[in-house]
Amino acid sequence: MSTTTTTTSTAPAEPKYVYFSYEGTFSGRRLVSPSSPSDEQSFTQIPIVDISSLSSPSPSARADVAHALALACERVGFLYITGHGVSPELIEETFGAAKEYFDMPLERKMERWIYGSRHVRGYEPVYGARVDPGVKLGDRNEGFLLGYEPAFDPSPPSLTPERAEMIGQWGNNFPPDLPEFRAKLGTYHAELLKLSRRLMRAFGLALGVGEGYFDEMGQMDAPNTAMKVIHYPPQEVDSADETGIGAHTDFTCFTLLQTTLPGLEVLNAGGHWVQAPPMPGTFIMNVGDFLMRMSNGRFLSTVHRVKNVLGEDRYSIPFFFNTNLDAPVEVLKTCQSPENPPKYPTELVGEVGNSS
Ligand SMILES: O=C(O)CCC(=O)C(=O)O
Ligand SMILES: [Fe+2]
Repeated sequence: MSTTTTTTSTAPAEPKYVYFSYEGTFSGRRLVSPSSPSDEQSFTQIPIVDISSLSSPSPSARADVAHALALACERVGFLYITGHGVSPELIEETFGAAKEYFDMPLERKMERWIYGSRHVRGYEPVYGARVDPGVKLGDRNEGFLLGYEPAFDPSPPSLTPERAEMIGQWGNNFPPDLPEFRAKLGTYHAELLKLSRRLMRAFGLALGVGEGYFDEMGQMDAPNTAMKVIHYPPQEVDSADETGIGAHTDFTCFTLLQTTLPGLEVLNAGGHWVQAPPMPGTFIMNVGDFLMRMSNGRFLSTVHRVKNVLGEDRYSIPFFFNTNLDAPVEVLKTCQSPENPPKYPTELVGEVGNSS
């Protein structure tokens, strides 16, 4: 297990985005708080963590990986992981299926429009979202969003009829005449789910509740995952009116990302955007709001955005891991004390964001 760092460059500071603080609301814009430590106090590089020893029979080898993950999550909130075991062919094939899908005429894709589906699954056209309300035209990307279904789980849960119904209500919105597209995305989902459960066990270790915690508490047998394939057509100019995806944090425990081109930028606490280009053989991983809350703010859910100004089409596949819909997002007992009381309320995964 080794930890190294990549060489990246930073753009000039943009004070407008100095720091987004988490205010416990999902739909509202994150507040900007006037905090501008120097880059040295924050980060200028994205760390790399080799996670291959997570499958080692040696508890101390697994604990070493958990420790390296925790350091990266505390200091940066973003990291590259190597030794993940997902085959490059599978990633290539999934990008192939995504490109074929996006090449279809707009009317065909709009038949499965995301806002025509009860649970916001399916196709979202270019400018269909404006993640950062400060960007006039919105996000210059089109995407297809899917979520958990037991068929995409390598260890499908045995569900009570009530839970089966709860999960079943969140149906996917695949075009019925493209079975290959569904099958390929499902295969990728299954593989990423296996990896995510392994990572969640490492986070249990890192946060002091133990590797078996989330399994034993029954919090990730039918997890509320989401996965998206995204196409970013090139931006004509580096305009303030549009962006690839506006500045945001992820509404997840963590996200595992593949991309075909640079363009992802990560905000440090000094107000500088640090580049996170793709690195062969790795996943880009980032902490989301849920793991930040569970760790009582010890892990950073770092603001990021995408600008595709290289003149080429960019594709990405984020896999968003969350625990079960009915699992609590709660500050873990090991992450609180009388001196460090919980900073966040306890809510169920399925409730967070619905109450605000
Ligand atoms: O496409 C990317 O590089 C990042 C996408 C992203 O941040 C998201 O979908 O939440
Ligand atoms: Fe994101």
